[in-house]
Amino acid sequence: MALTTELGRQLQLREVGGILLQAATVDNWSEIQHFEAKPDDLLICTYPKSGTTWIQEIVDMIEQNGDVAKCQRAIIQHRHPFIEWARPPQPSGVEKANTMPSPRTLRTHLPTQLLPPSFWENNCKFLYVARNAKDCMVSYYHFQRMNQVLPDPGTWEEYFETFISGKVGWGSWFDHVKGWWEIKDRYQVLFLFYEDMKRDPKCEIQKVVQFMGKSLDETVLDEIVQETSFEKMKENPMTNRSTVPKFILDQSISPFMRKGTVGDWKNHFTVAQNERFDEIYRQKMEGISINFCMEL
Ligand SMILES: Nc1ncnc2c1ncn2[C@@H]1O[C@H](COP(=O)(O)OS(=O)(=O)O)[C@@H](OP(=O)(O)O)[C@H]1O
Repeated sequence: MALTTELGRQLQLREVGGILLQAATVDNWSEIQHFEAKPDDLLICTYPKSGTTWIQEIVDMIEQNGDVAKCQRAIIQHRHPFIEWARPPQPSGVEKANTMPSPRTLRTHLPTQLLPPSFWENNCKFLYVARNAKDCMVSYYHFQRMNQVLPDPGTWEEYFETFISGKVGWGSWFDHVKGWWEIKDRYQVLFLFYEDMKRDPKCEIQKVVQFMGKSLDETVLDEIVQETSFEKMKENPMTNRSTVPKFILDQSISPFMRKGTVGDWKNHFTVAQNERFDEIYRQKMEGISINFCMEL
């Protein structure tokens, strides 16, 4: 899957182990696989469009004890190195992580089978956020419309097929969520749901605080809930991607902080698409005891 624009090869998605990733990531694959994780690393893991930016801001606010000014030190993409990130001549995610003091918080969209082995060997903490597949698909569709370094998604009908077949960056939603769900009891994994974070942010943030081995005052917790709301993060230039040039993210097509809701799929799926999707979901997630809230 290759496209030609001025950004050239970065628009290509290439396969590693059957998973499509950005070509520059694949070029850098050996460095990524040999990444040396440390036992006190915390890795934020998500399928794309599942609430990565949101959980990053939450984790940073916790790390900074609710000090908003400290969280404004850098744009969110630069605070937690993205392990598979590669866009030469910029430093890669691995290079950035290697120069970071411990304890480090890192992030990835990689499925379990592609994760650098040192994360497992060092028994790192994994913070996984899952979002229901239908809203994920909708969010990813609009993201590919505005993201000029990912393939054009085509029409909604076309994208529906692409997403279901897993021929999108970082692969199939089904395999990704299943993969992380299945290993969660064997490693140090906090498995959260975007929908729970929407319904009761304070409760989910408390889980993260505990998982990180911290304790925070009630007032600090309330501050974190407030500062990490969709409305606040949409206005915050350090989280809303407004500093990313238009030739990469064209927010006039669709904003990065788009709606931040549960159930937007109902505004996109036809009845037939919904029935078909539910059937595919049943087949692919058979035997997996995982329940998503699809509407709030
Ligand atoms: N604070 C907060 N509350 C609720 N929802 C939020 C928040 N921050 C980001 N978002 C929504 O998350 C979607 C983007 O997901 P990611 O950050 O994982 O995107 S990415 O994969 O890192 O590009 C995208 O979802 P959609 O609005 O449905 O497109 C964002 O709007």
